Parts: sequence; structure tokens; C-alpha cells
Amino acid sequence: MSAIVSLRGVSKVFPVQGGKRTGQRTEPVRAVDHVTLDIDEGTVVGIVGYSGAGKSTLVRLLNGLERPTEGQVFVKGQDISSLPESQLRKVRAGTGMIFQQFNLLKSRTVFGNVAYPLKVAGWPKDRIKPRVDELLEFVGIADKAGSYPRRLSGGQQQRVGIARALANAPDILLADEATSALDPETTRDVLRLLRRINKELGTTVVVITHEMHVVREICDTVVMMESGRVVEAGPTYTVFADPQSGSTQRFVSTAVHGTPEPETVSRLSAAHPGQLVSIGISEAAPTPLVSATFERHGVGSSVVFGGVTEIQNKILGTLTYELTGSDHAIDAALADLGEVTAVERQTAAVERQTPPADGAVPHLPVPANAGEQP
Ligand SMILES: Nc1ncnc2c1ncn2[C@@H]1O[C@H](COP(=O)(O)OP(=O)(O)OP(=O)(O)O)[C@@H](O)[C@H]1O
Repeated sequence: MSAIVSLRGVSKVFPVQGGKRTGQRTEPVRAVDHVTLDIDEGTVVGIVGYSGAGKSTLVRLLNGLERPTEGQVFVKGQDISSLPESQLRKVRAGTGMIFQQFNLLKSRTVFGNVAYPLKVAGWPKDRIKPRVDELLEFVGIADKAGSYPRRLSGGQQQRVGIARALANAPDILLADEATSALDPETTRDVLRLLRRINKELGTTVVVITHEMHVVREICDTVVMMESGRVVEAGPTYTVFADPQSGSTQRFVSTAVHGTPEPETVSRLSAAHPGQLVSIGISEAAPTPLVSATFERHGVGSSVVFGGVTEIQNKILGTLTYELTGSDHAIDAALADLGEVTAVERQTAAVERQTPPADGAVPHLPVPANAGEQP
């Protein structure tokens, strides 16, 4: 696979703003900080991070809307960092963009919105209509050609935005929080459409988001940003299964559920007298392997809590088991599982008070002050 976009030591520093007028001393903002990154052709890449992490600035560097303060940005092998404005326009034409707020022209119909970039690019009139019809058909809103944006739902408006972004057949589609204003069902439809664009048209899709379920649904790789830097990057499954940085772990926990909260553990232990242990379920430790390990050690197991999901067709999640059997057998089984996955003991074994066989008085710990005279 070859890189369609490469960043080499790219930084973007915004100068001090408003400092003189307000009299406040403000530092320049380093929105993107020494980023080196390759985006492979034909993939769907998620750029993730908290607000202010530098995601939008990074994406604006990819389509030449911002110039780097230092470093180089290569798009299809061409260094665009120092291109004159006239040539940057060509680069932008090869890059479609969709936005959270759709950014449609309110005074034009759906047809007019999608035709607009074709007119700007100088397409002859007789070729514009079939192209727009084809695009509206592709995104599933051919029946809305004559409607104005205000008459459309959010999902339909985003489809218009997508058709418009695809008009000039870009190689790269940048989606800046494109589903953040949509309800969950519409989000799923739009994500499916983005996946189709990637599969059927071969378009490289760069998705900026702070929502990990978006990444889980469609991204092949994830790039995690924090304070302008890339803190983690890799295949989506790897990043979800084994997040390295603290912020990645926090993001992943929003989309992969299954670890019980402390209150849940208390409730579960009241209902289940055996040992409660949470086991990470993954490709390395699928459920049949976990069950077989318990069986091999003669440990009884039943799932009492948890959740698993599928990422890139591979299983991932956490299941909490109630285990029964001797402490020795349980320890041995958990030691085996600990070699391949995360194992977290939620409760210790419930001590059973068994009366002594010989009728002797049970041994009680002697208080520290025993025998002392008041
Ligand atoms: N034109 C600008 N002038 C000055 N500072 C800017 C400019 N654009 C962005 N910044 C600053 O750069 C930093 C990164 O902003 P950016 O919008 O890239 O982050 P983001 O991760 O996309 O955040 P959000 O999710 O809120 O859009 C922020 O501190 C922001 O205030």
C-alpha cells in the first residue's frame, strides 16, 4: 500500500491574537506540533482527539487551506507546503470535504448545490446534469433534486454535502465531524455511505471525530492527537485492543463496554457467592479459549456481566465470570489466562465459615490490647 498523504515534521503555529488590544500577554498557539504521518491510499483513517487537539488544523494542512509553519506535506507525492495559490487550487479540487453543519448554499436547490463545484471547475452545461443525477442517485436522494436544503432532514443535507464533495471525483474525502450533528441511526446510514464511497470508488477517507463508535464502525486505522501531537497511531483493532496512552484508553472505554463499575461489582457479589473475575475477550483470548481454560483446571464458570463488540471483524470486549472451585484451581486457570489477556479479580472468594470438626472453639485473633489492665 502506498501513502497518498505524507506529513514530515509538520508544525502549525498561529501567531498571538488580540494580545495588544486586551493588554494580555498571550503565547502563540502550536496547533500542530511536529507531526510525521502517512495515510495509505484507499483506506479510511480516523483522526481522534479532544477539542483543541489540533485535528481540524491538521486536516486543513492536508488540503492546503493552511500552510505549515515548518515541515512538509506531500499529497500524491507532491510537496504542497510551498505551492503557489494557483496550483493549490488544483490540489483542493482533488480533495472533497464535508462538515458538521453541512455548509450548503441555502438559496440553491439540492441540484444547484451539487452542480456548483462542477460549474466552478468549468464543466460544460450538458455534462453537468447527468453528473449531478448520477451523484444524487449514488447518495440516495435523487427524489430531492428540486428541494431546498431547509426542507431536508440533517441526514439528507449531509448526503447533499457528500454528493457535492464527490462531484469532481476526488481521491481524498475529508470528513470533519460529519456525523456529530446527526442522531445515531442517521449517523449509521451516513457512515455506511462513507464506507461505500471508500469501497466502490476507492476514495481515501479521512474522518475527524471525537466519537470512538464512529472509528469502530468504519476506520481501518486510527491516529490519536493530543496538544497538536500524534500520541498513538495504528490499525483500529490494535488501538482498541491495546491502547497505550492515557487519552487513548479513555477514548476507547467510551466505545468498548463490559468492565463493571464498582457499584455493579457490589451488586454482583451480593448475588453471586463465587469469585468474580473480569477477563478481556479478544482475538488472542476468544470465549472458547477462556471456557476451555476453566474446564481444564476443573473450575466452574458462568458469565454474569459484560459486553463484546466486533471491530474489523474481530471480537473485543470484557466478560465477568463467576468462578467456582478450589482457590488453587482458580489461581492456576487465571495464571494461564493472564499470559494472553487482561485478568482482573473483582472480588476475593467468599470465606465460608465452616464449623471445626472437633468441636474446638474457633481461634479468634487476639486484640492488641488483650490482657492489659484498664
Ligand atoms: N486560525 C487560528 N488562529 C489562532 N488559533 C487557532 C486557529 N485555528 C485553531 N487555533 C487553535 O489551535 C488549537 C487547535 O485547534 P483545532 O481546531 O485544530 O483543534 P480540534 O482538535 O479540531 O478541536 P475541535 O474538535 O474543537 O474543532 C486550538 O487551541 C485552537 O484555539
